[in-house]
Order: sequence, then C-alpha cells, then structure tokens
Amino acid sequence: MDLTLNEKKLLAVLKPLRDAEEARIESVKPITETIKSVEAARKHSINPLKETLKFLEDTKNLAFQPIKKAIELFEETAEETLGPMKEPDAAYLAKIMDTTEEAIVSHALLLQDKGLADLIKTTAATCKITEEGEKYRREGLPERVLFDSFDKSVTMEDLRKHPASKLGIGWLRKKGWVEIKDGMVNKISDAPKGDDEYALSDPTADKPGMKELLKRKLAEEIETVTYKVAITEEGVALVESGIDLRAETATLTSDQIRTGEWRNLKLRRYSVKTPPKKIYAGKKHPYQEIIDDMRKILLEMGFTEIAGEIVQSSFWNFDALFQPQDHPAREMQDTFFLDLERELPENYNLVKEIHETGGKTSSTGWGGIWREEKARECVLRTHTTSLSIQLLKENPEPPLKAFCIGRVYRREAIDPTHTPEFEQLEGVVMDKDVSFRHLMGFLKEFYHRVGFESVRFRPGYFPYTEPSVEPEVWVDGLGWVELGGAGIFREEVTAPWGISYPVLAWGLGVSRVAMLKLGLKDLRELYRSDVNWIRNEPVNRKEVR
Ligand SMILES: N[C@@H](Cc1ccccc1)C(=O)O
Repeated sequence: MDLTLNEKKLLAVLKPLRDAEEARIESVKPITETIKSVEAARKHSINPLKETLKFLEDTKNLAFQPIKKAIELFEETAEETLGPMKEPDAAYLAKIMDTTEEAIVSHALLLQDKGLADLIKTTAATCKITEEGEKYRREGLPERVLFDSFDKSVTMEDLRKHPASKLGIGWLRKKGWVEIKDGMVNKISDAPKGDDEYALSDPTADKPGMKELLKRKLAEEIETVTYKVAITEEGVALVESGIDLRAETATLTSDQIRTGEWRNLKLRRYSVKTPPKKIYAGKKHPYQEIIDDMRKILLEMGFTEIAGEIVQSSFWNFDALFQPQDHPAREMQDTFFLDLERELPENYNLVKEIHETGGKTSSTGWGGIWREEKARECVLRTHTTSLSIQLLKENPEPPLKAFCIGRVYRREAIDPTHTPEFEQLEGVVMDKDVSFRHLMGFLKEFYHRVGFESVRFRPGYFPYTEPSVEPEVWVDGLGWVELGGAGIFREEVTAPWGISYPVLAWGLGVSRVAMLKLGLKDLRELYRSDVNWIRNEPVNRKEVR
C-alpha cells in the first residue's frame, strides 16, 4: 500500500498508543474495583507503558523514536487522564509528532480513505460570557444593583437617577421584585438569587440559567471541534506486518554506492508501468522549418538570395512599380506610413515622366502630376517586390535570378486568415530569352518541390506586370487555393533603369503555404508562442504531396 512517510508515522504511533491504553485500562480495572484509591490506580497504570517501552528498545523497532516520545508524553498525561482515553485526539498526536493538528487531521483523512484509520469529529458547544456579562459578573446584574440601592420603597423619580436604572427597572418588574404605584417603587419580594445569576458566576452550557444569559446577550455560544483518531483493524494489521519508516531513496548518489551506504537505504521500487516524462527535443519552429525548406529549394534551383530593409520609400514600394499615386493601396487604411522621408534616387525624374506621360516608352502613363513629396514618404514595405526592383536597378544586365523571403506589412483587420504582418517569397528572373512559359515553369517546379502536385494559373492584375497571373494549387478538401501573384514586368517598370530584357517576377504567400502544410485553421497560430503546439509538431513534416 502506498503511504506517505507521515501517514506511516501516524499509524506507527497510533498502534502502540492504543495498545498501551488498552493495557492501562485493563490494569486499572481490577484495582479500581477493589481499591477505590486514585493514587494507587495511577501507579499501576504506568507499568504496562514501561514494558512496551522496554520491548521497543529491545527489538530496535525503526518506529522507535516517535513512539518513545509518544509513550513518554502518554505517561505524563496518563496521570491526568485516568478515565478511558480510547482514541487519542489530533491535538495530542500533533504534540507527539511535532506537527500541527491540521497536518494530523489531513493525514488521518488520507488513512481513513485507505481504511486504515477512523477520524472521529466531535463538536461541543461551550458558552462564553460576553464583555457585558463579565461586567455584571463583577458588579451584579443591573436589576440586582438597583434592588440593593434602596430600602423598601423609593420614588420613581429618585430611582431614575441611578446609573443602572435604564436597564434595571424593566427587569425589576419583569422578575416581580417590585411593583410601581402612584410614582412609588415598592419591593414586593426578597429577590432570591436566580438561575441566571448562578449561571453567570459559573458558566457551563447546560446550566438552567444559561438560556436566559444567551437571550440577554450576556453569554454567547462557541462551537469547538475536536478530532479523535482511531486505528482500524486493517491499520493494526499493517503496522504489525512491519512498516518501514525510512523515506524512500529514488536516486542514488555515487558516494552512496562507493561507501556501501546504499545497503542501508530503502530504495524506491522501479515501476515499469509509470509513463515516463515526455522529453521534447530542441527544434526549429515548424514555420521556420518550412521557410528554410523553401529557401533550400530555390537555392537548388539556382537562385541567389537577397534581403533588404523593412522600411522603404513609397518610391520603391509603389512609384518605381508604376503604381499610380492615387492608387487605393497607397491609402492610410491599407498601408503603414511612417513619419519619415527618404531621398529619391538619381534618375527618379525618369519615373516621374513615365507616370505623367509615359516618357520615352510606348506607354502614355497615368497622366496628372507626379509629386516627389509623395514618393519620399516612407512605409513598412507592403511587398517584397520593392526589393526586386532595386536589385534590377543595381543589376540591369542579364542574367539575374534571385529570391527573397521576408516579412511584409499591410493594415489588415486581424482574423483567422489575415494578419498585418506576414511573409512573402519574392522571385525575379531576367535573361535574354525568358518568356511567360518560363515563368509558369518556374512556379510549377517550385510548387511541386514544395509538395503541391497540381498547379494552375488564373489571369490576374498588377500595375507592374503584363501579363499577370495568380498561381493556384490544389489542396484536397479545400480545392484550388490562390497563393500569390506573378507576371512579366512592364516596360514602365524596367525602362527607367535601362533594362531591355524580359523580367519574370512573382510574389507568393508563405504563411498560406505553411498553414496548408501544417494543417492549421488559423494563420495566427504561426505567430503565437504556443509551446505545446510547437513541441508536438513533428520535425520536418512532409505530408502535403
Ligand atoms: N507584389 C504582389 C505579387 C507580385 C509580385 C511580382 C509580380 C506580380 C505580383 C503582391 O504582393 O501580391
């Protein structure tokens, strides 16, 4: 049976206490029958305890120390408690075991659950004289004081002057000690001491006058709870079969093994049934793992990785991509604008011309006036295409094959499929003879390698590409899922930087892919530090295929 050390101690103490008590009662019985002397009974009652003590010492019982203490204490109290004390109470046990009454009760309760002990609760009402009652105990009840203050009769007027009159006069009449007639108060009784007065001078709950005192609020009832602890037959059996009071050792130290001390220790039994604690290996965040997989795929496909700043001027985020200055995406409610400005690049006027008239290209531009101030305003990049265009400006000669995985920002209301920050995977390819077919080929190949078998393209629109498409992948159970945008950069985008070859470009949603691959219903889970989810997610999951 599983018992705590304290429960074992409690049992080990209860048993000899009970035995000693029984022996004591046995020994006292015949004596009390014949000799009615309490003194004699006391002497005899102690002997069996001494014997028990000696027995314990002889047998080197492990429970010896607490029991020895118990018996010593028992001897002390045995003097006072000659009447049978069948079960020791919790307060007494607490004293023996150097602990609190509450601890004893809680251990006894556990033992009771196991059928080894019984906890007997007794509540007793005692009466306590209140502060007011104490005052009257010293000075007498107000009616008594008043009664004693005059001889046979007194005028009501004079009696009213007495400090005890307020409370006393009513009681004088009620108790029938006086009658009041024509303004005179006359004694009509010799006012014998009442039950209430007896109870006040010696308060115990069952005194006849106590009720009266309680009613007058001169006494109050207090409940006291005492617990007695008894050992059951099973408990006795367990103690008799030998309880090892040593605490169990779960882990051996090398010292204990070397010195041989382990031989004297009580070792905890090894349980093959207990499930072990789960061990979680340190690992990458599942989302990071997916991002790294994508990075690896693109590197294997011959792309170079680029990175750039999160803060971009509107010029690179919008204008250089032929996004008109009054385009709705450039509104405050769609984009995070910063209270910051950036200088425009040297050839910015070529972009200005293209916006206003189309410049030297075949385009007619957007018309109107293109404002520098608007282009200088900084934003948290809304797409990584702002990096692709700067890369092209720095490398106008083919070939160019680059990608970027980075965080972008949009003023979205947060919901299960939208977060204001998310990752994009940007790709850009420039070479002499690349075409729309290559673009679709790259995307298909990439998605296949990521794990999506079926890929299709739907026509799309972006101000900076023509033609424009939206790639979609097939997901069982969901159907076709849109995963970003792609196209060939327009002349309006490439001309200002002297680029004369076709540029394929795309921007794909990474978090969307991660959601699909990880089977998440809520995008936000990717960004939450939910340790359990991350712990339990298998390493390098490759399920979507
Ligand atoms: N920048 C676009 C995607 C895109 C990139 C490159 C070309 C075409 C489209 C977006 O954020 O949705």
